[in-house]
This record gives sequence, structure tokens and C-alpha cells, in this order.
Amino acid sequence: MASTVVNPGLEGIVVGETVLSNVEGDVGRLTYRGYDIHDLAEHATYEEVVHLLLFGRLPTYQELLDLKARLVARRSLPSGVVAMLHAVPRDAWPMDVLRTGVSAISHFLPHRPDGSHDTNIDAAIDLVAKFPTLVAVWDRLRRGLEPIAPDSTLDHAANFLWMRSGERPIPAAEAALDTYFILLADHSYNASTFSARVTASTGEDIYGAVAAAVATLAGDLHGGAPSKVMTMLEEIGLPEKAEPYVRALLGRGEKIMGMGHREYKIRDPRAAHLERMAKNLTEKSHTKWYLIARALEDASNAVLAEVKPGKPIYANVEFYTAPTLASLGIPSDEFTCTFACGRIAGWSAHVLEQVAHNRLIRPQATYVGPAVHPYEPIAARNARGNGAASGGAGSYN
Ligand SMILES: CC(=O)SCCNC(=O)CCNC(=O)[C@H](O)C(C)(C)COP(=O)(O)OP(=O)(O)OC[C@H]1O[C@@H](n2cnc3c(N)ncnc32)[C@H](O)[C@@H]1OP(=O)(O)O
Ligand SMILES: O=C([O-])CC(=O)C(=O)O
Repeated sequence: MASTVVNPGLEGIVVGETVLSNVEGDVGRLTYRGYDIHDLAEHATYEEVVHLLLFGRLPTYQELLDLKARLVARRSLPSGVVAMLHAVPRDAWPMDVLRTGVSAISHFLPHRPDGSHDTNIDAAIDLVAKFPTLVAVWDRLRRGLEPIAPDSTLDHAANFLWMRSGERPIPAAEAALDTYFILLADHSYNASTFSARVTASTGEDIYGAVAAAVATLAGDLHGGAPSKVMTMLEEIGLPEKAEPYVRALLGRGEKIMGMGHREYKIRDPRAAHLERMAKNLTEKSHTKWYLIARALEDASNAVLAEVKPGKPIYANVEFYTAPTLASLGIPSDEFTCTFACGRIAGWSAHVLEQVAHNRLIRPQATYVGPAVHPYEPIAARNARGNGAASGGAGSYN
């Protein structure tokens, strides 16, 4: 029998096409619809990037005003969703609550989305607008505080900070979060986006596809990493302790979170912006996180070159996310939710793209279970006892 090549992680397998973003891992370049992430991070706003991803081009001034007005109009959650959140135990994990919240929003829609382009665009705007509100409302409820209503005079990033704290953010904080959302807005066929596309490919609506994406983002190998980076920074405590910490961690066979990437063979291009923001914000807030993170990256690069020679393991987007978001006053168990508030633009745009060119996504697996064998009546199974099934257990290569 001809042997089949099994590729469980789909490394290097091209499963689709996209016009939305391009990750050039060897040279460390990321572009959204042809615009370099460095240009967007330096010059654009998140709302402009949302327009770019959803409508195919950067907006004119009037188009930007129209999009902002649509976003502002959709920020508030249905009262039924807020009532549901009141019933959630306060120690629930914020990403679990976000996943449930996305699903809950769809219960209160006047109609189920019909899958048309216009309905999906409208739903995408609804989701981009409501994600920060969901995260901020849960942040306050779990702290025993009443939610704060969105402020229609504030832009997207500033309003998120406002709804969490009830204070007008300083310009540096607003600018940093806006840039963070831009950097995280899309990243080709990453795991959570792929998950959204798989779900959309079955004909499920955008709310279901996005709920699947939120669940996929939550894991430590993907969007869950920055909370673990924060844990490392806290455990290290002082920059000079970074190297022994890294040696001990690798000695136990563990991974350094925020390091390594499936696509990037050099440092993630987004890390430079996050590092700059982390440095700037931690200086302003007089915290030590940037200095520890910098020492940790240096120690990781040095020790990994020794213990994993030839393996390209460098800082990814999550590494300096930790000190950046911590300096904005965001607790580490809300980092992944904050990531999702940026990525919702990309997820939505990918769902629109999937729907427009849909083909059911359904790969194959090689069966390695027991060979075909007859059904055994329960009396025969009892007589045999609880040992191995009669056909054998099968085996992985
Ligand atoms: C937004 C994002 O999703 S960015 C990614 C966020 N995730 C993290 O930061 C978690 C830490 N990093 C990792 O686990 C990995 O680098 C991944 C999952 C992101 C990508 O890795 P993969 O392409 O699957 O490579 P894989 O995990 O097989 O690693 C290849 C080798 O590099 C090593 N390696 C990869 N990343 C790390 C790391 N962070 N620390 C230590 N070793 C690492 C592996 O141990 C493995 O070594 P081996 O061949 O000696 O066994
Ligand atoms: O592309 C990936 O595998 C992970 C990533 O960096 C992202 O989703 O931003």
C-alpha cells in the first residue's frame, strides 16, 4: 500500500488564498492588502485598518467618518447580554466569558444573519464595535463594579480604556492601544482565523465562526501566550535573574512563551513596535516590566542559540505585548481578550472572504485504529473482562 504523508500541523501546506494579509516569514514582512505593517502602525488608525480589511481600501475622510459613526452606534450590548453576564460567576476566565458573549449577542439579533455580503458587513461592524464593550463590561462586573456606558466622543481604542477605568486615557496610552489593535488586526491563516474559515465554510453564520475563532485563540500556543509571558516577568523579578531563569526553564524541557513562530524565521516585525511602546509606557508608569522583558529576550536568544542551535526561535508578537498591556493597566488574564478586540477585524474579513469564495473545508486523516472486526455482544465482552478491545487499539506512527 502506498504510504501517505501525514502532516498534523499543516506546516507549509497551502489550503487557500487570501487578499487580506501576507506573512513573509523569511524576511519578516507583514502586509495588509499590500500595506506594510510598519507604515500602518506609524501612520494609520485602527478604524482606517478596519475599513481597509472589510471594504478593500483605506477610507476617504467621509468614508472614515461614516464607519466611525456605524461603530459608535453599535457599541452598546443588548441588555439581555448584560443580564446574562451578571449571572456569570466572578472568577470565570475572561476568554471563556468573551466566547460566550459573542454567542449571546447573536441570540438578541432581530434576524439570523442571512449570509449575504451586506448582512455580513453589518455583522462584522457590530462585532468590531461590541468586542471591547464585552471585555470592558466583564472586567468591571468581575471587580464588583457597574459597567460604564461607551462614550461616543471617543475613538475605538480610547473608548475601550474609558469603559474599563472610567478615566479619560492619556494620549500615549490611547495611541499605544490603537497601534496594538492595528498590529494584531490580521495575520493570514493563523489558527484562530483558520478556525473561523472552517466554521464559515459549512454555512454557519459570522457569529458562530467568530465564536470558534475566540475559542481557538485562547490556547497558550496562540493568543494565550502573553499572560504566560507576564508570569515569567513576575517570576524573574530583576533583569539580572533572566539568564538563570531561562536555563532552568529550558532544562525542565519547557518553552519560553512569546518566543518562536511557525512562519517567522526571524524576529516578528510587530515586536519592534511593541518593544518601543513597552519601553515608553513602562517609563511613564515607572514599572520595571520593559527592562525585565528586554533582559529575558537577550537571555533567550543567547541560551536558545546554545541549546537549540540552528533553530530560528525569536520574539513573536506576544512577547512585548505583555509589558505593553500591563503598562496600560490591563490585567494579564485579559491580554488575550484584548488581542481578540484587534483580531476581530481580521476574523470578520476572512469570514467575508470565505463566504465569497466558499468551498467546504474538509481534509482527510489516515485511519490508524483497529482493523475491521465483528460486533461483540455484551455477554461476550463481560466474559472477556475489561481488557483490550477485541480488535486491538490501533497505533500511531
Ligand atoms: C499570536 C501567536 O499565536 S504567536 C505564538 C504564540 N505562542 C507562543 O509564544 C508559545 C511559545 N512558542 C511555541 O510554542 C512555538 O514556537 C510555536 C507553537 C508558536 C510555533 O512552533 P512550531 O512551528 O510548532 O515549532 P515547534 O513547537 O515544533 O518547535 C520547533 C523546535 O523549536 C523549539 N521551540 C519552539 N518554540 C520554542 C520556545 N518558545 N521555547 C523553547 N523552544 C522552542 C521546540 O522545542 C522544538 O525543538 P526540538 O525540535 O528540539 O523539539
Ligand atoms: O500566525 C500565527 O500563527 C500566529 C500569529 O502570529 C498571529 O495570529 O498573529
